[in-house]
Amino acid sequence: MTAALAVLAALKQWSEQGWLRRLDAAFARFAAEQQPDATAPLLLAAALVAHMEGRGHSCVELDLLLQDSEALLGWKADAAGALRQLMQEQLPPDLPSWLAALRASPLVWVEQAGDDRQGGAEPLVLSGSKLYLRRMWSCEQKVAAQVLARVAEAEKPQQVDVRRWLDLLFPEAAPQSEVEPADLDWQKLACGLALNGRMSLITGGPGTGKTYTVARLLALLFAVDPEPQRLRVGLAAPTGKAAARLKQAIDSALGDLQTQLGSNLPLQQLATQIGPARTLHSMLGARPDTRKFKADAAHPLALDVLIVDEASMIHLEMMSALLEALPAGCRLILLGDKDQLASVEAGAVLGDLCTDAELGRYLPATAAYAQAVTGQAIAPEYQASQASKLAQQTVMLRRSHRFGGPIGQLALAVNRGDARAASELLRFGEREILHELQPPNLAALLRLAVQGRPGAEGGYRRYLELVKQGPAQPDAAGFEQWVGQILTAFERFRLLCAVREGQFGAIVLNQAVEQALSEQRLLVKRGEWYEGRPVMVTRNDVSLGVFNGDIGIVLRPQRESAGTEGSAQRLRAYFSDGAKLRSVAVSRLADVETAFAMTVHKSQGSEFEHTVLVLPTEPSRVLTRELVYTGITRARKAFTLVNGWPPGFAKALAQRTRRASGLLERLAESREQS
Ligand SMILES: Nc1ncnc2c1ncn2[C@@H]1O[C@H](COP(=O)(O)OP(=O)(O)OP(=O)(O)O)[C@@H](O)[C@H]1O
Repeated sequence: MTAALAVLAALKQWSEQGWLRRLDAAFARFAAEQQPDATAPLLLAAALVAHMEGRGHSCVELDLLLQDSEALLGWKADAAGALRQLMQEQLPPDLPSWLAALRASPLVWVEQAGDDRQGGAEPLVLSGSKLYLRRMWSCEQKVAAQVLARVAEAEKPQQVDVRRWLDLLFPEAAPQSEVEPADLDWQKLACGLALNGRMSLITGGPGTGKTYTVARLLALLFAVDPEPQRLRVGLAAPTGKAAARLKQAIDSALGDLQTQLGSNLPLQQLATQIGPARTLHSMLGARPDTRKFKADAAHPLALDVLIVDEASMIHLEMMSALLEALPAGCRLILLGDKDQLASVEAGAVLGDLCTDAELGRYLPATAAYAQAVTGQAIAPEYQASQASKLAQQTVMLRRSHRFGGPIGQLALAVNRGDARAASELLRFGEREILHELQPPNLAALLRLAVQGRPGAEGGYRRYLELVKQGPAQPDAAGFEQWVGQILTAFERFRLLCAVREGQFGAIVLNQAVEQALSEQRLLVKRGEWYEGRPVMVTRNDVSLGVFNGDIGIVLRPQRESAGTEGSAQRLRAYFSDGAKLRSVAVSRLADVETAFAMTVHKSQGSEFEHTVLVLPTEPSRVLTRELVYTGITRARKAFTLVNGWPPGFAKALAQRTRRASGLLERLAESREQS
């Protein structure tokens, strides 16, 4: 058997064993059909690049694959052993031979530095020792080019005016004195810098005031615009829930600001120009069965300012589509927490874009501008003589206004990777707020799901009791109010799992919780669809207006809720759509899962009063610091850890998520000497 055939046979076997997706092996077979003399490195690399894309990586780093395939892929021992053996027996041991084999293939376009040509129909692209699927490469290139173009076009606003407005908007920011410099007000700095360009990034943990800041930025934009009544402002987020939260938070912050600003600015009136917050999918005009959007470079969005929240959830393809659809003159402001898990789909765009955020890396020119418009000096440790233009448009907010307490301390310890401090907080901290379930068995976990725990009572019992009670008033308004209350009550508590499979995975726990709630007679499960079933949409369905991650509750519609026996077909799933409700007949909902237990990934953009983070009973490569941090920061008032495998917590904190991408290198081209 030739080496190429041996690779195809191994890939077939691995996909049957579930180590690879069938799609990954099929992609290698497709390559073999297109190029009958395809070499072994090409076929293996093709399958692995597809596999890694499915795991969130934009490319495969071939040098790392050859150095240590186990570390790169993180496969279990048997899979890793089989790959090692195949590589030893059938593939060249050195990178130059791999690169030569790939370069020689008609299926691979080779990117050359300084050459803008894009190639044609080759499905793979080699850039240095990184191998991409063409689609990913093209998105990465577009994102880098768009970001560089946006940060290059820095505007120089009227500084006197800006200073006056910033002082009005941030009256509490203490003026600095030489003797005792006050802490820098990063929020004020973020507003000042954002005014200075067509793209800016505001990152920070939960409660650090990203929305508070951006509301002030909006006020500032209205205030300094010569025609504020013509400023077109858009709000968006990756999920419906995050979009609704953004709109609510901005409206409430602008309301407070109007009081603060008084007659200086008719903010409330100007704010009516801000449209509803939308999901990125709906704003860009997702179309069924295609990756293309209605809005693109030829049909740009009609906006002057776009604020996008929860930007850590934006994947590479979406970011590329978003940047392409923005008119050159539109200001883009991305808000997000760079330390959270990256998007489910490939890319870690916010993380890559915020690479300098912690250090600041402000050039002297930026520091001088900041001093002029904010009246504050940037401390030398946050300055640099060489830095990217993007860093000049990025601010990390560092003080939490909501999370000063134990949950905030726990999140900080986790972010530092300090497992000992985090465990001590969980074991000996304020028990009402932080708790670790000991011993972590299923029975105790189910009790927690049904009724909560001391200090955080409730669990799923609360919302199910509301479902049972029915609406207080029989009319349409009463029904809507009741559904709204149910949706809000459901958002108070959630089980978040690190993994889907296994004893403590979302699939098993969903069934176990359903069963436990049935035994308590809190729900009556007559089939797949039942009243009170919480569902999460797993796939965008533009025609139904439901999007991946939307959470709804199944209920009997109003005309039938007063005790009429209807068939399950008549049940509808109710979703909140900002202040409004949206409902879909359950018979039309094909891609949904029960949502008593959901993965941490899917919980991004949501917060719950009491969040329970369930870590698996065995080692898993998804256990990372970012995952634990994201899980903890979903908790508003109480947090409980259920750690199924004792070393799992510390191991997770020691493990960082690393996503292969070439975005940073492409952006680094913007480094400039001051
Ligand atoms: N400088 C400030 N002074 C007073 N209150 C503030 C300040 N900054 C933020 N807050 C308050 O702190 C709370 C959290 O702020 P905000 O919601 O803007 O944070 P966030 O970073 O957007 O949080 P999340 O990531 O959870 O969306 C809000 O109640 C806000 O009014």
